[in-house]
Amino acid sequence: MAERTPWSLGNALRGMFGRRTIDETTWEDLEEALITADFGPDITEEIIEELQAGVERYQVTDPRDLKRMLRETIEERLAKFDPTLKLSARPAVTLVVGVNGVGKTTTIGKFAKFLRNHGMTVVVGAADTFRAAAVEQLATWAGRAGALIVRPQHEGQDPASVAYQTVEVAQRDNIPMVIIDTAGRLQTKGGLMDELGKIRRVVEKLGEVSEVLLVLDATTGQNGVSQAEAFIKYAGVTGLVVTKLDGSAKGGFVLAVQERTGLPIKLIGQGEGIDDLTGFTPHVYAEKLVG
Ligand SMILES: Nc1nc2c(ncn2[C@@H]2O[C@H](COP(=O)(O)OP(=O)(O)OP(=O)(O)O)[C@@H](O)[C@H]2O)c(=O)[nH]1
Repeated sequence: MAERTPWSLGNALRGMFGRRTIDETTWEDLEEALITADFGPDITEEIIEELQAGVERYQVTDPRDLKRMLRETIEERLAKFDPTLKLSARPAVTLVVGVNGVGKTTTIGKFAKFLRNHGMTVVVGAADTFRAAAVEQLATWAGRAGALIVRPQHEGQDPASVAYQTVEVAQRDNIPMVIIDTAGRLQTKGGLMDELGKIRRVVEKLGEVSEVLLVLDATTGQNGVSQAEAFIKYAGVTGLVVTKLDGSAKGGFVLAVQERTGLPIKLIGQGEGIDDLTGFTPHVYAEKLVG
């Protein structure tokens, strides 16, 4: 498992927790480890101050106790957000949005499989209509996941109409889960941002949108969040998916991104395979992060 969690602080903290007692170097090492893991300077400072206060109050000297305290602090902060997917509507419609290349299509394939594993029928809508290759890529993932797909009738068809047709199919055939792929876009393209709003409004003519998931690439870290801020502003995002954690040393990004956006992480992707997507459990994450 160690090689699958490069975002773990385990190695960075090993020397520190191997020492006999807590001293000034302990705090310097901890600060460096947290900054390197992309917690960001503010959260790093807050965590260290909280731990220093705890160490003083309880007269802690054993680094192993400090490790437990670090784990608890991180878990407590992660758990302030509710990671549950709200998919009780029928059909439950999930829109997936994000900048280019973050892993939207791959995530949709994995998410469809995740839902299929729970016994649900799934239809995906190829509302990324600008590139024929994008539709084909989604179709490949849908096939792997055992999901149905609604394709555009012609290249460049209005994405909102593909989304609408997908929900219509789900309603007609009693398919409980709908996932809509949208084209990757840069937030600077105002027209494309408006288009996301349009997709949402058009789908809402048929029923509610249950989730709008913003996909973020962990390897881009907090810079990636700046890129994605317009989605949060315009697309009514309800939750985050963090992908490529397997290729990232930025385990702290997960905490930073929740606090910075005020949005819960609902899914995490840790690989290119169809089963490499899991729900987000603060307790498990904190344990793997701190080791
Ligand atoms: N290692 C790793 N790679 C991933 C993960 N998720 C996606 N990828 C890879 O990231 C690349 C881009 O993924 P896509 O799903 O095509 O991204 P996209 O956001 O749909 O891209 P556009 O449609 O171009 O905007 C692919 O090579 C995926 O295999 C992950 O969790 N881990």
